[in-house]
Amino acid sequence: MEAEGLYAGYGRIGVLDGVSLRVGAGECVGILGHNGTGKTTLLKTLMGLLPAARGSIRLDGEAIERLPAHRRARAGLGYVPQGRRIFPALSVRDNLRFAAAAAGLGEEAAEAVLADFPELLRLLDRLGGALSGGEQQILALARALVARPRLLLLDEPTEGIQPSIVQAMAERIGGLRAARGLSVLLVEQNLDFIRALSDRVLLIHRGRIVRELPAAGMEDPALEHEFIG
Ligand SMILES: Nc1ncnc2c1ncn2[C@@H]1O[C@H](COP(=O)(O)OP(=O)(O)OP(=O)(O)O)[C@@H](O)[C@H]1O
Repeated sequence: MEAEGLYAGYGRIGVLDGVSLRVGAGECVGILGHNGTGKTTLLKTLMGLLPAARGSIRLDGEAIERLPAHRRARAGLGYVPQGRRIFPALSVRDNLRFAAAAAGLGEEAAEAVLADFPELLRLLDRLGGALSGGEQQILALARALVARPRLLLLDEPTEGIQPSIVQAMAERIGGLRAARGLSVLLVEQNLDFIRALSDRVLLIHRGRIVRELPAAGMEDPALEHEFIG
């Protein structure tokens, strides 16, 4: 995916101030930045949940910036929103079925994704709202993968999950990435998590990408102070 000169915001409030970035096939690119600096706005704009006032977005060379979100999903973009947004009053099974139907796929797509998420099998009849934070995150990941995206946009997947399973979550996403040849654009505040998964990291400040670091450059303790929280 290639985005060039994206501007977006809410009403007259500008948030993205000319963001350009590229995620290569199979690559994981991390995005770090303070609260309120535009990370969620960037993912929403890429997904088509917020219109870009200016700029272009290409997926495999195809211009997608004018497509509505469901068409971008069909073109190969998957999205796990901040806070996960699963349906609390629907069972795990129905959350997955809903995702399949929304993608224009049959129930077999919801069944198929379970091969990669065996821990959901025993939870299929449980309501989404009754799951732990970690289980909800797994469900949100599974739901996003029902439509077999090629690029996954992940917004703070470690938020609200127990520290003890953060490492397991990183391994999980890494494993899915390798097994499915997935590309990932990852917004995170957890440095260890972003380090474990990302090939390189973009630093965003006031709606602009201000620096790019190779994952190895993330050891700098000043980063934490400068770009997180
Ligand atoms: N629906 C909205 N209406 C108006 N302003 C908004 C809306 N959503 C976000 N903003 C503002 O846009 C700016 C960027 O928000 P955004 O959610 O993209 O930040 P973020 O970097 O993802 O932060 P966080 O880590 O807190 O989620 C903030 O100043 C925020 O207050």
